[in-house]
Amino acid sequence: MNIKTADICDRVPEKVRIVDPSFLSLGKKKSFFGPIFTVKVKDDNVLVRKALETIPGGSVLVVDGIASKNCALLGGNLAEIAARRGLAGIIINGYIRDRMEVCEAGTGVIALGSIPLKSRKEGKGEENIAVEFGNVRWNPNDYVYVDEDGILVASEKLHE
Ligand SMILES: O=C([O-])CC(=O)C(=O)O
Repeated sequence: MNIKTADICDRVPEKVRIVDPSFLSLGKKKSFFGPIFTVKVKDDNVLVRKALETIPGGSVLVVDGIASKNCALLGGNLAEIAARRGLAGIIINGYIRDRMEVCEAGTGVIALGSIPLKSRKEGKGEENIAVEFGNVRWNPNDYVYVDEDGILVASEKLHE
């Protein structure tokens, strides 16, 4: 299904929250959408892996890594898990690594950029909570729509 963010904005502008356009599309899938699941972590990606291994296919994992430039929260292996499980995509307020592998995995990946250092593996952080970044609030089970024009979040499903 091809859903254009611009068309949604034209149709129901009052229902959309527009994400700051500073995020980069680093995955193979440039257009994706789905209900969101959230995690909030600081320099530790254990909960990111856990979510990628467990959330339902078709959903989008939203990671608030508080824009930390200390290390990467996702790499080629985790992107491959998301693709294999049929997740729609991953949106990270933070950095990734293995950029070429991430680009080849069949999932959507939005992030601030890349950095080669891996993260800690202690399992600290929060899951399934409201987070705020990119000028919007992201509640668990909100819907996100992503394409080449940008990212929007809504409290309800905005497509048929
Ligand atoms: O395990 C990590 O920290 C991230 C990574 O390198 C991968 O997903 O391949």
